[in-house]
Order: sequence, then C-alpha cells, then structure tokens
Amino acid sequence: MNGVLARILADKRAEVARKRARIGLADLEARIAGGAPPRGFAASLARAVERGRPAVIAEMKRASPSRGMLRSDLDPAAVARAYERAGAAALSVLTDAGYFGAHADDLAHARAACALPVLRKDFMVDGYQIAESRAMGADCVLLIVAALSPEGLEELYAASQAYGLDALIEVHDANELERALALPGGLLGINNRDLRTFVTTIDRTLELVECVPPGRFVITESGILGRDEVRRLKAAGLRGFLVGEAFMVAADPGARLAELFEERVDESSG
Ligand SMILES: O=C(O)c1ccccc1NCC(=O)[C@H](O)[C@H](O)COP(=O)(O)O
Repeated sequence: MNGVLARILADKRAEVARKRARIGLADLEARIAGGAPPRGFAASLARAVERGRPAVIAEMKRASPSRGMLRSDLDPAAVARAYERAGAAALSVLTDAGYFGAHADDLAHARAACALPVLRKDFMVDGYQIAESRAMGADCVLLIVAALSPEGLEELYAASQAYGLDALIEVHDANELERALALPGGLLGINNRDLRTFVTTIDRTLELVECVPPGRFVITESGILGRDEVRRLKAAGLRGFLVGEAFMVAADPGARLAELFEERVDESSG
C-alpha cells in the first residue's frame, strides 16, 4: 500500500502504541463498566428508513487530508444539536487529531449534546482502539477493509461485537466488497473516495451497489455535495448516506442537511 492512507496507518500504529503505554486495557475496561450502554447505531438507521426517511449519518470534522481546513471553529455540541433537529439518524465524529484536526473530547461533547448514536470515525488498526472507542462513548466503529489484513478485519469485527458496538465496514472496490460480505454482519459502507488518490465519484456506489446481495444495509459515503447526487443515489435505491464536507463548509450545517435531503414534489417520482 502507498499514498496517504499508508502514512495515516503507520502514524496510527505509533499513536496506539503510545496510548497503550499510558492507559492499559484494564483501565479502559473499568471506564466501560462505569459508562452508559451503546445507543444502537444500526437500529437508528433502520428506524429512519422504516419511517420512509433517508438515514443520514451527519459527520463533523475540522479538516481533512483532501480538502484541508473545513471548519476551524467547529463546536461539536452545537453542531450535534443542529444535526439532530434537522433529522439526522446518527452522527459521525472524526477522532484523528493529526490529519483531521480532532480535539480529544469532540466525540464526548457531541454525544452528550443530543440523543443520536455516534460513529467513531478513525483508522482502526488494533483491538485496543475498539475498547477505547467504547470507553469514549462511541456506538459504532469504522472498519476500513483496505486498512486491514483478512485476519485483522475478522479480529476487529469480532472485538466490536464483543464490546456491543455496531461496525461500519467500508469498501471501495469489488475485492474489498467480497471481503466485507464474508463477515457475518455489519453495516456496509461504500466510500466514493479512493483513500489512496482522493479521486471521489458517486459512480463508485452506483457500480458496487449492484453487487450487494439483498438484505445488507448500504451506506454511501463521501463526495455527496449537492441535491443532484442525493437524487441519483436515491433513484438507485440508496437509503443510507454519510455526509461531511457539504455540512462542514455551510454557514448552518443543520439547515444544509435539511435542504440536501428535503423531498420536493417535482423530484419524488425518481
Ligand atoms: O476525506 C479525506 O480527505 C480522507 C483522506 C484519507 C482517509 C480518509 C478520508 N476521509 C474520510 C471520509 O471518507 C470522509 O470523512 C467521509 O466519508 C465524508 O466524506 P465527505 O462528505 O466527502 O466529507
């Protein structure tokens, strides 16, 4: 593997080693035992769809490697409340400081401000991070197939189940999709962004979704910037959407969410 993803993963392994030396697994387990139970991330998405609504996972991040600074003054609690009011089914909170500008308590502040379940958006390379995610209050973890060996993917998926967390299994091509489908469960994310080159196109979802067996819940991720993308993805049967940049660059992220996903009569026939 080369490119930005490889650099991020190498840095992440070093970061995990430093954290583990500071806070052992036993400490994380003690925090988990004293904390609140998970909120049910997949269940919240399913409820939105049952009500005939798109299941929007609304993301917050200060910056990204592909776009640079997006929202330096991010207030996680205020944005979480705005997303909830606008009808989001769940939150996604970037927790990587080095590449995405996260602050240590962003996830905790966002979750405490609303009733929505939260995806910890980070680069999972070690089972330690699954326990850490649960200890910090996450309800779901992201497992990027491109970032993990076959054994690593199975191990981290099993760890997410053991800690009572939902898992969003992210793929970008047909091989990765095959690996994701071999797992016994999990939400399936199709990332429209190639994490090695940053090329982003919703055509990636439109192609890959054809190969997904019925019954797997699919979330289309990245590069959903306007109503035209939402309309095309909905027309292809997509019900799960993960959106970050379009909201982060808007003056009012909640208003942008409502505007992007509002049903208009002239578009409802497909
Ligand atoms: O967004 C990046 O530049 C990026 C680079 C390397 C690894 C991951 C990256 N982003 C994570 C994501 O996939 C997005 O945060 C997420 O899907 C939302 O995408 P968008 O709506 O385009 O902000």
